[in-house]
Amino acid sequence: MLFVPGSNAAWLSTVQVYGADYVMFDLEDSVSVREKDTARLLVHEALKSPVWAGVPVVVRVNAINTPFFRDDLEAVVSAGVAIVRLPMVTDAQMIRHLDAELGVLEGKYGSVPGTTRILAAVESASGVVNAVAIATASPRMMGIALAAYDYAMDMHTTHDAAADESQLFFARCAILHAARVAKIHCYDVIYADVNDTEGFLREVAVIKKLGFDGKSLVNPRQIEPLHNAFAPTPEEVERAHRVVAAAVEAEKVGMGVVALDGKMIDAPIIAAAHRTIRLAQVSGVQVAGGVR
Ligand SMILES: CC(C)(COP(=O)(O)OP(=O)(O)OC[C@H]1O[C@@H](n2cnc3c(N)ncnc32)[C@H](O)[C@@H]1OP(=O)(O)O)[C@@H](O)C(=O)NCCC(=O)NCCSC(=O)C[C@@](O)(CC(=O)O)C(=O)O
Ligand SMILES: [Mg+2]
Repeated sequence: MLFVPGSNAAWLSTVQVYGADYVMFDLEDSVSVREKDTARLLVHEALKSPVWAGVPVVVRVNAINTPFFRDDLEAVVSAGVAIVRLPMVTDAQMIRHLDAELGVLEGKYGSVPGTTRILAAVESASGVVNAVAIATASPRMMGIALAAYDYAMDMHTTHDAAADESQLFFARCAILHAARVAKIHCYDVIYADVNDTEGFLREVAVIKKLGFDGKSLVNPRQIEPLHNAFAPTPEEVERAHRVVAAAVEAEKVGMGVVALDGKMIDAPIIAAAHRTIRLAQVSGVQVAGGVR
């Protein structure tokens, strides 16, 4: 999910070429107070461009307790935004408030009620502690994201992913559990040093293993390495197909558990193999004999 500063007209008009899964037009911290009105107008116009017809675009509005929130929301809902990312979410009440405001604006602008989705960004101790309540606060919720820089400040520490990421471990686990309870997506923090691909990939390996669905990005150069790292390897796909084939054979003879290459295979391992195959399909992973 690639952040694009809403005040940058050139980037708003070229960002579709980079192949991010989601683009996220930003009205919050990448836009200076002087540029808030211009950015809101630019994002409103960009959302209406035929380039984005049928593509689910995310907009990060300013936080609920700012003087910009109400105008931001009206500008993006009136232009048909698909997903609103709400920053600085500390509790479920904020999500319920956004849900109600969206309902009113959908009515005003003739959108189908309930179709605008919410992505909550947790950037504080309160947000992390209330993550389950936040993630389950509305049927509009499509995801929850962690924001490291504001969170680190709230925790009286600093964030430098390249140096050490242990200070994020609790928050990452908390929002992941909340996302899984709510059955929504979970997005990891940005990696600010866009030239440090090695450090970026180290962090990506950690979040992939924890179970994140993706990551907020700040630069198009981070998209391909992230996609490659999240795609299963051809060897993993090959093995997944063999696991599924072994499971089919086992079922034919009425066995719930079998061995493949000396390793036990049972229901969760078979389910994981199906997931690997689905991921390979969406990632276009090649295996021997072509794309499977
Ligand atoms: C990072 C850098 C300065 C590097 O500049 P560089 O000059 O090195 O970029 P280059 O690599 O040279 O660019 C190569 C080509 O891509 C174009 N291009 C670059 N970036 C593009 C882009 N984003 N969208 C479209 N196009 C882009 C560029 O125009 C060029 O095009 P071309 O000339 O044609 O080749 C730049 O990327 C940038 O400003 N990024 C956006 C930063 C941003 O949005 N921050 C706010 C979100 S974080 C936050 O708020 C904290 C948070 O809240 C987080 C949370 O909530 O999760 C928390 O608390 O933690
Ligand atoms: Mg922030």
